[in-house]
Parts: sequence; structure tokens; C-alpha cells
Amino acid sequence: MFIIDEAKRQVLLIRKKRGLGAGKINGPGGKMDPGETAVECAVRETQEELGVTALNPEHHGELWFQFVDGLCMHVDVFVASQHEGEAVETPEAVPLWTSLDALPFNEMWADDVHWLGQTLVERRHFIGRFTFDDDTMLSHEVSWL
Ligand SMILES: CNc1ncnc2c1ncn2[C@@H]1O[C@H](COP(=O)(O)OP(=O)(O)OP(=O)(O)O)[C@@H](O)[C@H]1O
Repeated sequence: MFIIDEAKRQVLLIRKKRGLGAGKINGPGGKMDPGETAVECAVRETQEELGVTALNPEHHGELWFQFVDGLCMHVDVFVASQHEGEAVETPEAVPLWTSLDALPFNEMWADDVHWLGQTLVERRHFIGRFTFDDDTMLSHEVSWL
């Protein structure tokens, strides 16, 4: 989930403290609970990780990750221009309000540079497919819709 403050031209990112990608900067998010939709999951994970509620999230893309060890992940990407509450640090994440003009790609997953800027700034929709060996991206393919 990417929450944007349009007036300040900032996006609410996290420094993830534990789990897959610990130490990296990312958007808040996580795995779906049984019976939950993707958007319900993204809103809940953002509340759990930052104490903020995203309002009117819009679906912007799909990410498909294949890791060489066999792990396969499908991720839905949402963008929300409104939210309720102030972001706070939790056991899972440190909040980072970040300029849209200075996204910290060198501290993010390697795929992000291929879709995040266009999604947040130009509000484009996409499907991305990526292969990874641990942290190393082996291939990338993004279709803009
Ligand atoms: C491989 N390249 C990647 N590029 C960009 N973003 C990636 C990613 N891989 C995972 N993500 C995102 O990172 C968050 C945690 O993912 P994920 O491991 O499912 O969640 P997490 O460990 O927090 O799960 P639970 O909180 O236990 O549900 C989640 O927003 C997911 O979209």
C-alpha cells in the first residue's frame, strides 16, 4: 500500500524491521488472511505496521515474483491519496515519509525501480514479472496497461 500526501508530494514508505526483506525500504503490506480480499489485507497490514488507515485505495498493479528456490509470490499494489491517523513506529516497521522526487531505490527491492516511480507519479497501471535469486534480480518484464 502506497499512501500519498499530494500537497507535500510525499509517499509513506517503511523500513521493514523483520520478515522477508528486513532492513529494506518498502511499502507496507503482507500476506492475506483467510477470507480477506487483497485490498482488505493491504489496509489491515498498513494499520498493523504503521497505525494509519488508507482511505479509498485504488488498485494500480500486480507483481509476480519467482525465486529460484521455488518461492512464488503474487502481490497487488494499491495507492491511496487519503488516510486517517499519524504514522508511528511499530515492532514491524519504521515510517518514512519520502519525497516522490527522491525514492530510495538503492535501499529497496531491485524490481521497484522498474514500476514504482511511474505508478506513484504518473499514476499508471501495470503488471510486472520478475525472477530473483535471494536479493538478486535475474529478469524483469513490466507491461503498462
Ligand atoms: C521480491 N521483490 C519485492 N519487491 C517489492 N515489494 C516486495 C517484494 N517482495 C515482497 N514485497 C512486499 O513486501 C511486503 C512484505 O511481503 P511479505 O513477505 O508477504 O510480508 P510480511 O513478511 O510482512 O508478511 P506478514 O506480515 O507476515 O503477513 C509486502 O508489501 C510485499 O508486497
